[in-house]
Amino acid sequence: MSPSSTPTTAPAPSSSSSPSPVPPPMPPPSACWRDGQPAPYLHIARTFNLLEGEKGRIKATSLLCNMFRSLLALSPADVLPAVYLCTNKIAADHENKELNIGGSLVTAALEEACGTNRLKIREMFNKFGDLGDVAQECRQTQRLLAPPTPLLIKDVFSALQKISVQTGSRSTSRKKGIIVHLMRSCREKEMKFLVRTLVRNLRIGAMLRTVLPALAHAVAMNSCPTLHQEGTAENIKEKLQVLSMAVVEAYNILPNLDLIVPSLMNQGIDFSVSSLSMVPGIPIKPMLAKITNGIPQALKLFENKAFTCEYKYDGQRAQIHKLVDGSIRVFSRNGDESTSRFPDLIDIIKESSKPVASTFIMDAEIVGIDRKNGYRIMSFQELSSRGRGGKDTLVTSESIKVDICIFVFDIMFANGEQLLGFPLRLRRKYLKDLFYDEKPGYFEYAKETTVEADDACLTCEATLTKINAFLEDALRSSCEGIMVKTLDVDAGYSPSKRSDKWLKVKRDYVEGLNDTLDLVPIGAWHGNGRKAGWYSPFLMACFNPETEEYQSVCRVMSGFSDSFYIEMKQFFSGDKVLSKKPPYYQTREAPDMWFCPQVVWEIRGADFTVSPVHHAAIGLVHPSRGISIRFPRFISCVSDRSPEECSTAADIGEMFHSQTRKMDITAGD
Ligand SMILES: Nc1ncnc2c1ncn2[C@@H]1O[C@H](COP(=O)(O)OP(=O)(O)OP(=O)(O)O)[C@@H](O)[C@H]1O
Repeated sequence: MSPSSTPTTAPAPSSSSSPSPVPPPMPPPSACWRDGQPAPYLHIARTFNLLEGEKGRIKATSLLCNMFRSLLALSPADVLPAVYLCTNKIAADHENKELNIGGSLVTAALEEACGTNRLKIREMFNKFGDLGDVAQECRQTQRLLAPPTPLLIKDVFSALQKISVQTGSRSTSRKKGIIVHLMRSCREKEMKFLVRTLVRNLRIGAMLRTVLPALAHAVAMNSCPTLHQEGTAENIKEKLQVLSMAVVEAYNILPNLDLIVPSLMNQGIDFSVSSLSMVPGIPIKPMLAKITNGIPQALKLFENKAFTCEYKYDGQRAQIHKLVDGSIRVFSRNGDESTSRFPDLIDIIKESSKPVASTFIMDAEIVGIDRKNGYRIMSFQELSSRGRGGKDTLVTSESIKVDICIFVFDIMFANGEQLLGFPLRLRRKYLKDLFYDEKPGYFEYAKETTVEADDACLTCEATLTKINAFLEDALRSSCEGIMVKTLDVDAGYSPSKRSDKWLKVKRDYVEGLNDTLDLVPIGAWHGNGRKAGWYSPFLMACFNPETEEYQSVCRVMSGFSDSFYIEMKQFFSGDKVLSKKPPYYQTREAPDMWFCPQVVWEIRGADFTVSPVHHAAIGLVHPSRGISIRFPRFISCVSDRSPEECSTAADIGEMFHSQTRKMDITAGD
């Protein structure tokens, strides 16, 4: 692009007359800046503002694509910070970087920057239910003597990074200073999105699954300006889809935007996932399992395919990495580092691995174990009583009260070689080549039994008996059930996918729901009788990542202890209580209080039912009704998931269908 001396906007998309699969979008009324100059934050804020009113993924992708095209053409250095801002991240997940900013700090900054007061902010918050909207209103009604210095994308991003490293005394006031400085420069709708970024709740429906494809489209269009003239609309659409999928797949094995974005920008339309490799030290997105309603359904799905059944241990998922420097690091299911929580794991892994194991990434379950009184696998709750290993709750070899055993079940990377495409039977061989024999109670392979292809059929009595006996053994050994996995055919490791290659069969399918749900309390009623003064029942919701809405699933009023009620009454107070239902809560319920989404609870019910009141999975099973669960009961708090990682609308739709299939199979019996 030739340097321009006049302010410019997004480059005009190609005006090809051939039909385009992604219609060249009209640029948003973009902020002006010069070629080669740093891009203004206004460019992002205007796009966010347009996105806020958009529900459809296609339109959202095209708006974001357009924004990225301008950045790629005029200020390529701002593309990476822009991707971070769009995905509401400040660093790769495994870096565990947090802003640690609460609503009260933002409120204090708002008071200073806009000359308003807490009471007024509180009143507005009750009206709008969103701190970003409140901040925008404050800014809009503020009289400015001089136009503010424009905010730049790179400055906003580096301010966030600066906030994340503030620690120690006076760190709150330093953070406030940075925020006030940013707020004083806000124009148009910048304030709304700046504040939403600070409170980690952007609400524009742009998740990584939308942002990365949008960037891929932008890169393809900018790196190949004649793309719209090449081939038919179908061809072009397919090209863009392949590129989008490659970027998302790359992110699943290497969830680090610092590596993916430059690589995509360099390779353009030729970007391929094979150009990037997994890196020990950067956790990959774990493979997930589908729920089944019992052994017959699993057998039906794996007919004529060799498969393995493994114990399903009830502990904590651990992705264990050995890095090039020989260090061992552990990551949780969400990609958070938990090495400091398990100092004993490091010793166990070091002792169990052979010298030949120079680097690896493997999948395992960490389970609490009582080695003193024989060999007893402990419950997940007992394991949870271990400290969390943060800087305030240091876990040392001396302070460990609950011992652990590592049950390894997969390997994805070994000695520089990526194993994702290898079938499980072969991956297991790699695994056993790197480690010595099991050391019971410390390092074990997940207990398994294999069914070869010839025996894999529903009518084979011996197979059914064998798996039933294995399931019973697993349950007697304090496991939750079994995992059933393909061994040879279609048996690769699919990061982040909940695929048919791994099935979970849990005890609970005989008792009620196949699985528990992880739900978020979004409201409550004032309790009566014995529960007067507490909240009861609570209104529970799932999350729909497509629309970024919480959809109610049920009221829950059993399974809580009195002390829990007291704790929750204190917890849900102040900023956590909203006086008005926010627009992103979908339900016909009208509780006495609305809560900000804060925590996740595990809930079990008897079965699923279609509901006119609750809106979970609305449109997936019934056009205007949602799904609810009958006889819900609180099981436990889920501490390792954020509200947006709770059960999704799609999970609930799938569970409802699974229940229907189960009834079909039973009726068929
Ligand atoms: N042999 C095994 N193979 C795979 N996973 C296992 C195994 N044993 C235990 N697990 C655990 O089971 C989990 C999956 O089942 P479960 O439904 O209990 O977990 P969830 O967190 O509710 O759901 P999910 O992880 O599927 O989203 C895995 O994430 C893993 O932590």
